Amino acid sequence: MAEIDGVKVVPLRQIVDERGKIMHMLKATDPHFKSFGEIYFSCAWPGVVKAWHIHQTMTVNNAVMVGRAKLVMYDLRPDSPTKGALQEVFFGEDNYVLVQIPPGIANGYKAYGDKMVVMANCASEPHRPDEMLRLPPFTPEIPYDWALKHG
Ligand SMILES: Cc1cn([C@H]2C[C@H](O)[C@@H](COP(=O)(O)OP(=O)(O)O[C@H]3O[C@@H](C)C(=O)[C@@H](O)[C@H]3O)O2)c(=O)[nH]c1=O
Repeated sequence: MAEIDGVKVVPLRQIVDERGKIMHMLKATDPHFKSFGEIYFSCAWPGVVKAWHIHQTMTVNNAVMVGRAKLVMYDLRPDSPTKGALQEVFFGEDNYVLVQIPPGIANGYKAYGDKMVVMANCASEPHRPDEMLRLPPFTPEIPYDWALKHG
């Protein structure tokens, strides 16, 4: 599957000891840091699809603290070199990474595994409902099938 121009997938450090661990996410000194607006946590039960969201000005920074999720992005930007590309990232407990999504890219996720997913968005600006466009998860405007692909 393609990589979308401007999307960054950044490995994150976990510092483990016998008490538990520290999970890094985003620092103001990181080269990919834009600005801080708000951090919130989107949670979903296994099997749930939360999509599609299209931010107009917000840069999204997602990482999954608990559980496992499939993040899917679709490039809707008219002037993008990767317009029409789809990108999937499987992240969370098996793959602890930060995914940075520039504005104009439809994004959404499906929770899988055996527990409620807790996904952070360390957003570049505070949430404003009118800044975000929505499309239904199964819209024909986005050529993506959310179903589990057996093989
Ligand atoms: C995101 C957000 C939602 N809300 C409210 C609006 C609504 O009544 C309720 C649920 O909102 P949503 O349906 O947007 O929640 P949700 O579908 O969980 O939103 C998430 O979707 C995925 C695709 C992402 O990428 C996340 O960053 C986040 O936007 O919570 C806030 O008050 N503040 C917020 O920061």
